Amino acid sequence: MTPWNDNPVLKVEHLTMRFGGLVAINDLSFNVGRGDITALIGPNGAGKTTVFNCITGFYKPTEGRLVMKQKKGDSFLLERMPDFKISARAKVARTFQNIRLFGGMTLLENLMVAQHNPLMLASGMSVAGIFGLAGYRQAETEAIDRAKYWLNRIGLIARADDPAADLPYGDQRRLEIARAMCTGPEILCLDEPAAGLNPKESAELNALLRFIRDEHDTSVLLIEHDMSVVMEISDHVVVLDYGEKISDGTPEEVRNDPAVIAAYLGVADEEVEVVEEEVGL
Ligand SMILES: Nc1ncnc2c1ncn2[C@@H]1O[C@H](COP(=O)(O)OP(=O)(O)OP(=O)(O)O)[C@@H](O)[C@H]1O
Repeated sequence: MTPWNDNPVLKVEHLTMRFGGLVAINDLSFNVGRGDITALIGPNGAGKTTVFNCITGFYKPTEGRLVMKQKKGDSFLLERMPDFKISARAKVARTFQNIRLFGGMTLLENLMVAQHNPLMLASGMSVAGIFGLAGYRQAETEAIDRAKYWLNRIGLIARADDPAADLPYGDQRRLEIARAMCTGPEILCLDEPAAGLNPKESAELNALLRFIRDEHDTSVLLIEHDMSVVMEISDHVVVLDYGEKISDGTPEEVRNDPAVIAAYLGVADEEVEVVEEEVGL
């Protein structure tokens, strides 16, 4: 019962990332199931962000392959591509631990910037845009429609013309995800999307991620420390510790895996029961 191995959208194969003498990721392999929400979890410093940085082209892995297969069958070796092609051609989008919106721009403008590439192409690198030719006007209308669609989805259409910096924190988080969705990704990589959210904002985030998976046929890979979010929305959980995979399965399977409990408690596997008793788990 490992459906993520049947037709994965991304195969991480023997990934290793060294920084000088430090081995941040060591021979890591796992699959991201097509149409799944996959969570990458692990204690601080386990290597989760490094995996994201390899997938999205910020780092070139020391060893290993990252094989992305799109719905229509096109395959890409992400470790061989520059980061702008990973987002534009392979269709991998990402958000960061810290919010990176353009605070002085309106919500609508933030979502339009995300569609800069197709708009530039439609403009013939500006000529068609300057003269307002039909092909460009159509691309621009589509981009605005897409931006409005996502603003509606996240319940912020009424604030389309407000500066993004004026939004409460939870709304800014969802606006970032909407911006990533405007690029039409096949995989959406989210680095700690629930960090700093209150319970109501967390519930809104969960609903948005389920909607993206179910209605937009987009696979989601997320790093998350909030276990309630991980357990509630993930189809598949991969657990890292010191750059190695220590568990891989359904939320229920990893929750009960002694190796995972040991890693989070910071003790050896065989000491788990003793420590659990001591702390009243
Ligand atoms: N650019 C870099 N240069 C040197 N070491 C790095 C670099 N990036 C990450 N590391 C190291 O790699 C290891 C894994 O870090 P990483 O940020 O991937 O962990 P993480 O699981 O995302 O942690 P956290 O949950 O705290 O965000 C750490 O020891 C970190 O110091």
